[in-house]
Amino acid sequence: MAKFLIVEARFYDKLNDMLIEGATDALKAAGHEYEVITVPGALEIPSAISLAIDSDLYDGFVAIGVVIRGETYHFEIVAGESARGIMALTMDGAAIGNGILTVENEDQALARADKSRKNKGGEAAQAAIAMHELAMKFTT
Ligand SMILES: Nc1c(NC[C@H](O)[C@H](O)[C@H](O)CO)[nH]c(=O)[nH]c1=O
Ligand SMILES: CC(=O)[C@@H](O)COP(=O)(O)O
Repeated sequence: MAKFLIVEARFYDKLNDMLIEGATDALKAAGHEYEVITVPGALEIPSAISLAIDSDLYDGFVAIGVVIRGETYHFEIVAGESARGIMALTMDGAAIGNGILTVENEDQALARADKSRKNKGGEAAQAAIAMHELAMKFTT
C-alpha cells in the first residue's frame, strides 16, 4: 500500500469532480491511500507537488486540472508550462501521473473527464501507480 497525493487545480468544478472520481476509483481499486489538495490553477500544480515531495509524506502524485483554450496565448502558457513543470519533477524521479486536460472546448473536456468514457483521471492515477512501482523496482 502506498500513499498518493492528488493535486487538483479547481478551475472547472464539475469537470474536476469527474476527474477526481476517476483518479480516486483507480487508487482505491489498487489498494492505495490518497489525500487531495487544491491549488488555484494548473500553473500552481508543479510547485505544489515540489513542496509535497520535500515533505517526504507521499509515494506518488496525481495532477488533476482542466485547461480550456480561451482567446489569448495564455492557454499555451498554462498548458505547456504546467506540463513542463511536471516533466521536470518526473525527471528528478518523482512518480507523477499528469491528468491535466488541455482542450479546445467543454465537450472535449467532458469526454475525457467522464470515467465511463476516456477516464483521464483514472489514467493519470494508473500512470502514477505504475511509476511508483517502477521506482520501487529500481530502488529496492
Ligand atoms: N485559464 C486556466 C488557468 N489559468 C490560471 C493559471 O493556472 C494560474 O492559476 C494563474 O495564472 C495564476 O498564477 N488555470 C487552469 O487550471 N485552467 C485554465 O483554463
Ligand atoms: C486557458 C486559459 O488560460 C484561458 O482560460 C484564458 O482565457 P483568455 O485567453 O480568453 O484570457
